[in-house]
Amino acid sequence: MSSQSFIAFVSPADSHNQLLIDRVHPQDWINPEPADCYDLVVIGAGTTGLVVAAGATGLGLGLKVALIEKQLMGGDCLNFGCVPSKALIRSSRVIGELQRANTLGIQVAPEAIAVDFAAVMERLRKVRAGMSVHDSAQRFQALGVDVFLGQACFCDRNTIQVGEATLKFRKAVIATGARATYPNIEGLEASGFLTNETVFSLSNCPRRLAVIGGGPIGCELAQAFQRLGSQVTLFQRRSQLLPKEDFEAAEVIQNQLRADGVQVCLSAEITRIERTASGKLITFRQEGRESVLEVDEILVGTGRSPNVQDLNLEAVGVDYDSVHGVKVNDYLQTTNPKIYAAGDVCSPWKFTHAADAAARIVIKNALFSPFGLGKSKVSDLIIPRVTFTDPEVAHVGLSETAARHQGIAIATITIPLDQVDRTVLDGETAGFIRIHHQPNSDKILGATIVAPHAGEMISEVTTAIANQLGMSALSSVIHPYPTQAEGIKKAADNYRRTLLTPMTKQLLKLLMIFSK
Ligand SMILES: Cc1cc2nc3c(=O)[nH]c(=O)nc-3n(C[C@H](O)[C@H](O)[C@H](O)COP(=O)(O)OP(=O)(O)OC[C@H]3O[C@@H](n4cnc5c(N)ncnc54)[C@H](O)[C@@H]3O)c2cc1C
Ligand SMILES: NC(=O)c1ccc[n+]([C@@H]2O[C@H](COP(=O)([O-])OP(=O)(O)OC[C@H]3O[C@@H](n4cnc5c(N)ncnc54)[C@H](O)[C@@H]3O)[C@@H](O)[C@H]2O)c1
Repeated sequence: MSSQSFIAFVSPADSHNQLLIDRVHPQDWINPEPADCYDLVVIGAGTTGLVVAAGATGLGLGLKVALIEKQLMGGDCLNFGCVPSKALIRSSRVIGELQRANTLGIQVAPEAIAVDFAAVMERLRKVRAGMSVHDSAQRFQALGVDVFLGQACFCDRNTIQVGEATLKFRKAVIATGARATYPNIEGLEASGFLTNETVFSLSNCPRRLAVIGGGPIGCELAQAFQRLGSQVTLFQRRSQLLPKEDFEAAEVIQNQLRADGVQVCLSAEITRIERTASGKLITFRQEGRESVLEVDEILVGTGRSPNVQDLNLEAVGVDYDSVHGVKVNDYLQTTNPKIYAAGDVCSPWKFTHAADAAARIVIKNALFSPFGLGKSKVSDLIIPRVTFTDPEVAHVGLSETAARHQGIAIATITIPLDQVDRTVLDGETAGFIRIHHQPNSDKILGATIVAPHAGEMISEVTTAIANQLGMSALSSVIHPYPTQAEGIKKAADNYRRTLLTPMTKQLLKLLMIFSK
């Protein structure tokens, strides 16, 4: 693809996108002369590839490392994922605040709220371009990484082809990520639709937007676009939004989306889409009834497909399938022990922080585990997740459903946010803090938090789980008053109260008597 078409890919061709391209796919980039043999060749310069390459060269051990990127360095997170979506969500949160300002005694007439959508998107592009310096080709070159721009493909067990260059490797890492998958709906392709790769290039807010898919992408962007001015209809095939989350957590989000004005269609099956003179006509079935809805744009967020095609993986004995991606063991080794894979191309946890953690495992296992000694395992990772709706939904560890499926007994403590002083003061009581622990033990097994900044709060529970700190330890930590995180302490205090048996009460009474 020419540099010109990359500009088109992250349109509009303004100074922000030009800066982005100058950093993550410079037009005048000349690939280096390949080294005789690389210690490590990394395919894909998204979060995974960048962390592996920077980590391996950053140690200053003189390792020869090559990084290959066919499109934009920074991958999904910088260009089409976390960064642009969270920049957009920031603007939409302001609208949310303004819309409920009257509950706080501040009168804001709805007609006084004016969204300058073009300015919102320009801010997104500016912020993204600014952050791109960290992922730039120039930065990685300066770190000592040989950066090759072009599509990589394995030739044989020791060589990778990129453009005219043939790179010899001792070890290789597949970090090619994933792309939007879209459902097989009659007329969808012909009618045209947006995905995460195109939606952040919009300059005009679609007046009527259909979002297909009620996962993290669908829920985050449905709420953001509704608040920024679209009339959004969210189609979810399942009976619950965010089906990987606790049912009550999803219910809070569903209620909030409806309060925002999103038409939430659950258990909906879209059967046909047609282009009309005035838009796109969606025919769908819900509860046995067929309905039609006309919209201006359709955004698809129905999951991801791993990028395993065109890599010639057969030639190097790397097993894969098109749904789960590259097959890896617990050490992130593929079926060819000299080739590793990490990130969205092989992981069920498709998050930037999971990609980062996996990349660190690859560096250790591929380069610093002689004879397989001291290797790290993916199964040891404790991976939290956050969906950045308003309120946010954060989770770590076991959920009730997972515990049931695995036959693990759990005890659960839930603190509704209307019992937390700070959320009461802030008028933000939709949500809860829920911690699962081992019955008759203070060992924490998992937690779900639904709160305005649940993403900031979940790390306390993650730290506790990762360091085998139990509910008693959380209860003994002093939390500043009034903060939302105090709800975590409240849950832990509730646990400690369950320890007050008639016997311990008797004991306390005795202590009281002798303390007089
Ligand atoms: C809309 C959206 C919002 C998201 N929000 C969040 C969030 O808030 N928090 C979070 O943790 N995660 C979020 N994610 C997920 C996160 O973006 C991904 O988990 C992360 O980017 C995965 O990194 P990766 O390096 O494995 O893959 P990618 O980022 O996909 O990078 C892979 C790279 O490999 C390149 N490549 C592919 N094939 C080849 C080839 N043959 N040769 C050379 N290069 C190749 C691609 O061009 C790409 O640049 C979001 C994702 C989306 C889509
Ligand atoms: N905040 C974050 O960390 C964040 C944000 C966005 C994306 N992501 C990552 O990206 C991944 C992909 O997100 P996603 O939301 O596309 O995928 P997803 O697989 O999590 O959710 C897709 C949803 O679409 C629904 N669906 C599928 N086909 C449908 C159809 N024909 N009609 C209606 N609904 C349909 C499914 O029931 C499912 O709930 C996530 O799993 C996550 O790992 C993370």
